[in-house]
Amino acid sequence: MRLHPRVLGALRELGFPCMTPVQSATIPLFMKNKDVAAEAVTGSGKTLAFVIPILEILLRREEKLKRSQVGAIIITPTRELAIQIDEVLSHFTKHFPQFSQILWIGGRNPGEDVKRFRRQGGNIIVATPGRLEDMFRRKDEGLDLASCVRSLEVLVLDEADRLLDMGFEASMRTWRNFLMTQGS
Ligand SMILES: Nc1ncnc2c1ncn2[C@@H]1O[C@H](COP(=O)(O)OP(=O)(O)OP(=O)(O)O)[C@@H](O)[C@H]1O
Repeated sequence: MRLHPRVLGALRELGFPCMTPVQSATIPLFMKNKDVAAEAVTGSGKTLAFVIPILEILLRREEKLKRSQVGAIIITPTRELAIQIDEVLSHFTKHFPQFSQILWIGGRNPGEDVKRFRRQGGNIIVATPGRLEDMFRRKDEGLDLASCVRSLEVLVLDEADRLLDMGFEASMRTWRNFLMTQGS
């Protein structure tokens, strides 16, 4: 599979010469814009299985994303997981300054999250589900997230079973339907 040279460079920095099984099973499908559902044990490398395709898919877009256009959202059930994913993603996005990335998690001031998005944008959002929903209701504060996600290409539901257990089934259905109407 041909990956962008800077993605390969970031992988080399990590010292990963080959893919783990979950990565080699899912990344090629992801890159063909297929819907992918993966189940694999902890520590099997699921994070890179979606981080790499997100970057590759966004890099292949014909039209460059503007600062406020959201190209990918990763939803994960806990703040700790969101922070970990954000760190892994940063390792790659530091090689792609054209992409802005933002972390939205509970326990922080939502007003600050809105300001940060307005200031620096968020082409790739890593979020916990409650905070993401909250951000959709902040139009009065100058964040029209429903418009920003019209450019969405990739939606990742990390640990989808836990998101369901947490009661986000209706939201997950809404996000999925939204993507289907976008044709992504
Ligand atoms: N191709 C690879 N080669 C070697 N190590 C890798 C590779 N991909 C990921 N890793 C490393 O394996 C470890 C586990 O990866 P990761 O956290 O993505 O697993 P996971 O399946 O998402 O785990 P969890 O279920 O805990 O979220 C990390 O330290 C990661 O850096």
